[in-house]
Amino acid sequence: MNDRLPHEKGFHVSWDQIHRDARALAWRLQGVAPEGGWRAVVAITRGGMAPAMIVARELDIRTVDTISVKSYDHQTQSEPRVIKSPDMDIIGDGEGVLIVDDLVDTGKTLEVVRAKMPKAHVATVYAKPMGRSQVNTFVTEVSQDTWIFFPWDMALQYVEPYRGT
Ligand SMILES: O=P(O)(O)OC[C@H]1O[C@H](OP(=O)(O)OP(=O)(O)O)[C@H](O)[C@@H]1O
Ligand SMILES: O=c1[nH]c(=O)c2nc[nH]c2[nH]1
Ligand SMILES: [Mg+2]
Repeated sequence: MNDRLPHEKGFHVSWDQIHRDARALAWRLQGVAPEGGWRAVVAITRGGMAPAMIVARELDIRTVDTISVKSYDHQTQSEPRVIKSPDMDIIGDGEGVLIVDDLVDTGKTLEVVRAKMPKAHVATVYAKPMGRSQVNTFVTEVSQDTWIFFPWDMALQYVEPYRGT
């Protein structure tokens, strides 16, 4: 890992893996759906968009909106700000609505989002311990000192063999 990072470990997720894990999330969400099913999905941009699309596809939810919260500049966190809200005429207080994000870390992003839609069900693919209480359903927990690398932030590249010549 790059030594400017405060995180001890890296958890590198491929497209295949995020697809699999987002499907596992959809499966869990189906199990806790209200009668008649979830009525809408709100993706937290940008990281929540890919998992939200997969969840919406698996659960056949056609109403999909976004909320944009900016809190990180690379790996430095500042106070989260809502830059774009969903259509509140449709979302209301969040009853029957799924909020989807790729991960929860400190939980600060979700705190802001939940305040806008207090009755929504919050789902993330990955969760770190500090933010776990902000999430209703998630798939995989990683330790707080792990940085999760998503496929949209990575590229295939050459690596040196373990044993040099
Ligand atoms: O629980 P927290 O400590 O608030 O952090 C979690 C949030 O941070 C990342 O988004 P980011 O703000 O980096 O924006 P992005 O999704 O556009 O990459 C991630 O996708 C979550 O939304
Ligand atoms: O790509 C990311 N990986 C992480 O582990 C993380 N935590 C907050 N924001 C994050 N973004
Ligand atoms: Mg995000």
